[in-house]
Order: sequence, then C-alpha cells, then structure tokens
Amino acid sequence: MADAARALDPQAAEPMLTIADLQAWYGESHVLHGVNVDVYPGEVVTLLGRNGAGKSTTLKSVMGIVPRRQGSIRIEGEETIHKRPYRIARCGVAFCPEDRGIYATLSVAENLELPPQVREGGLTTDEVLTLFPNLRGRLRSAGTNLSGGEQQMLAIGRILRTGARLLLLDEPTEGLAPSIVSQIGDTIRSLKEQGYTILLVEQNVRFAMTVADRHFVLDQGQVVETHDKTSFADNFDALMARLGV
Ligand SMILES: Nc1ncnc2c1ncn2[C@@H]1O[C@H](COP(=O)(O)OP(=O)(O)OP(=O)(O)O)[C@@H](O)[C@H]1O
Repeated sequence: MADAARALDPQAAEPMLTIADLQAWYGESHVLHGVNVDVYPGEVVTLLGRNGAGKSTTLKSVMGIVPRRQGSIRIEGEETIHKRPYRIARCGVAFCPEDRGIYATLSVAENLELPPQVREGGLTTDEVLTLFPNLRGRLRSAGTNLSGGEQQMLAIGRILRTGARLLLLDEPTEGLAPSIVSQIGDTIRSLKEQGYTILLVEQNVRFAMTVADRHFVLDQGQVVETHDKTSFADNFDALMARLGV
C-alpha cells in the first residue's frame, strides 16, 4: 500500500503510474516478461535487481524508447503503451538516463535550456540554480568539464525545467563519491516534499533505503519482491544476498 502517498494527498486513490504485464524486446531478445509496478503521486519508488534484470528497460519502456513493448503503461490513468516518446513527455514524464546525456559541445546553460517545456509549472533556470548552487558559477563551462556529481545535478535540473511531475531516474548515484551521493539523496527528498513522483533505478541498496517509500525487486525481467520501508528493513540481509551486494 502506498501509505506515504495517501498521507501526502488523501485524495490520491489513483496511481500516477501503473505498469501492468509489461513485456519488452530488443530485436529477438525478450527481456521483460510481465512487469507489474505501480507508483502513487508523491511517492519515491525504486527498482532494484542484479545487472541485466531489466530495471533500465522498465524505465525506458515508460518513456517509450524501447523499440518493442507490449502490455499496459498508464500515466494518471491514460494508456501510453502505443504513444511516441514526445507524446509521453507531454503526459508530464521525464527520463534522466544512466549516462546523464550531457552534451559535450554545449555549455551548462545551453544543456539546461535544451529540453522543451512540456507542461506548465517547470522550474525556471534560476530555480534550478537555487536547488543546485554548484552549477551557478559553471554556467559557461562545457557540460563535460563538470564533475560527475555536477553532471548528475545538471541532468536532474534539466528535466525539472520541463514541467514533468513524474521523474524517471536511472542510477543517479552511480560512480559518485559518498558526499555527493548524500547530496543527491537530499535532492530526491526535497523533490518528494515538493510533490514530485519519482521512479528510480538503483544499485546502491543502502542509498535506496534512505530515499524510497517502496521497492520493487526485479529478476530476469519480472518483479519478484515488493517491499515497503518496514519489510525492506526487516529483510535487509536476505535482500542484499539476492541482489549480490
Ligand atoms: N540496447 C540493447 N540491445 C540489446 N539488448 C539490450 C539492450 N539494452 C539492454 N539489453 C539487455 O536487456 C537485458 C536487460 O537490461 P537492462 O539494462 O534493462 O538491465 P538492468 O537491470 O538495468 O541492468 P544494468 O544495471 O546492468 O543496466 C540485459 O540482458 C541486457 O543485456
């Protein structure tokens, strides 16, 4: 049950995102075999699992950028499984890829201002810089001259400008120093407080514990366990073993 989301908004009976029996293929390779995930408004939910379990493919399927998918993906009740990515973006969804997608030949300011606004309510550049003050002095630097942590903040800041309210974050802490991981955690908690809904792929289980309301564990393209904060903590050692951590 999404108690946290309901506490935030007691009217929120409908999930923000419902993934049902999702199948996905890359060419002949069938990689998702019926994934079921729901995310309520204002929740932070993680997808956990070993390498190759299908976590990134699930996020990319929501964004419509996996070539062949089948099943149902509803965003605020609207079916999107057959929509093109630009139409899915207009439903208020944004994806932050694992490689962060920063353009080397563009400045930080240009990277930030690149994506179009898809909905009302996107942050202004100044609001993004208030959220990530480190970027303020780097606006004219080439995007790839930033540290890994700054690039991640730029990548998150960029999608906040679009007006999206459902954020898909693929391994935002990967390769970052512990102090930066902690800053990313603060950012995610702050976004949750502002009412954003976040579906997050994470390899860092301890980090996931500190930010998420619920967790879905994937294995071989299927959800094999679902946990809330309490059951996650109670099963922590078994989960670490299952995830090979
Ligand atoms: N573009 C692609 N073309 C072909 N196969 C792919 C492609 N991307 C992923 N795969 C395969 O799909 C399966 C699921 O990959 P996916 O990236 O979704 O896993 P993951 O759980 O996110 O793991 P990782 O943390 O390693 O990215 C894997 O077997 C992977 O090799």
